[in-house]
Amino acid sequence: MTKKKIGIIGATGYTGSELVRILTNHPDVEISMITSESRTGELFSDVHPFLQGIADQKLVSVNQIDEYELDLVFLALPHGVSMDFVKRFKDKSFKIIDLSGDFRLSTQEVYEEWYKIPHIYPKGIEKAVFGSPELYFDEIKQAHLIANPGCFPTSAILGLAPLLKANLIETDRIIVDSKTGVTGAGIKAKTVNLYSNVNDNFKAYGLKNHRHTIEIQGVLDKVSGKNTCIQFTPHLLPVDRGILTSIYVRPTEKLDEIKLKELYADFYANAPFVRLRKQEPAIKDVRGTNYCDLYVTYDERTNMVIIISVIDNLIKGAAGQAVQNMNIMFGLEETKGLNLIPLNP
Ligand SMILES: NC(=O)C1=CN([C@@H]2O[C@H](COP(=O)(O)OP(=O)(O)OC[C@H]3O[C@@H](n4cnc5c(N)ncnc54)[C@H](OP(=O)(O)O)[C@@H]3O)[C@@H](O)[C@H]2O)C=CC1
Ligand SMILES: CC(=O)N[C@@H](CCC(=O)OP(=O)(O)O)C(=O)O
Repeated sequence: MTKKKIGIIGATGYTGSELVRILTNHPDVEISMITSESRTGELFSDVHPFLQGIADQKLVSVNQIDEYELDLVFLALPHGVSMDFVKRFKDKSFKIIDLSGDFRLSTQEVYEEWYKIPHIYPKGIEKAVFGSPELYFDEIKQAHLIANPGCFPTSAILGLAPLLKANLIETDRIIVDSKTGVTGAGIKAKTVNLYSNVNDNFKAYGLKNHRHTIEIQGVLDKVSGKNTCIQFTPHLLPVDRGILTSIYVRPTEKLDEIKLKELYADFYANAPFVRLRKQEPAIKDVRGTNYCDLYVTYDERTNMVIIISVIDNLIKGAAGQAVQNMNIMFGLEETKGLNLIPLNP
């Protein structure tokens, strides 16, 4: 089989470097082009020295894209920037997986309300498929443009989908409490992410208005066929990678713990990257992998279901899920190149 030719746009960032790290070991693809506007002409491993001798490709400008024959391009760019490129590439034959939030929401209006910037390519919103393989495998298979899910939404949606699909919980008050590592904020320097602000510290942010609230809600509305109302609060942990999301929901009737666990087992029977855990998972249990580990339990005393969901924000929350989507789009085994074992401790 000829290897598929891949382009990575914006590879000096965290998700770009994770894509290169994962795809370098993928048996059915070759990385043909890696772009950087700020470091054009340098080697990829000059920017990411830990990949010296492993990924020494020369970085080119995205303006050179027509010199390459590509089957698929990953956009590892900030939101607001990605949409320019999706528009620019609209007539190209290659498939696109966009890691930003630019095409994840339902309409231009919803995007502009939550992202507070104009959307210059609303046609892309109509065309894009939300790249959650556990929910939209068949649509992803046919897609030309994938909106790769956000990191917090991945952890929350996978935690809640089985209960909402089965119509077993109240939808008007769903509490999603997430904690993330600092790489979630990207590589660009920001004061809030200085060592002295993060180390030995723990803080909430984005209360009431974090843009992932509407992404989670939009997908769960579709899954449940109802209007859900999500109370989402992220927190910044003094760790480099990992997300732990605690979810609290009220069932519409008393639940049986065994049946609850069976519901999740049935829902994820064909999902190779969702592991249903017998005990509460920790972020290191999935570190460096594409797993989403879930623990679900029912508290009879409070009549609440508690779900703990953990992912590596850079992998299942970004680059790994993007590669999973790529595999599905190419008709490859979903797990190709993603047989990663957790790095714990
Ligand atoms: N980090 C995470 O955990 C997750 C990130 N995402 C999303 O994936 C996308 C990439 O994220 P991440 O890799 O963390 O981002 P980074 O900030 O680490 O990297 C983004 C890269 O985009 C390039 N770039 C191009 N144009 C611009 C511009 N105008 N301003 C700034 N950078 C630009 C830069 O590369 P160069 O200068 O070399 O061209 C930069 O290195 C984002 O949309 C992010 O929201 C999604 C899920 C999780
Ligand atoms: C720590 C931190 O700042 N995390 C980021 C995670 C966002 C992200 O990466 O997702 P998108 O692709 O939707 O931008 C945040 O809360 O904005």
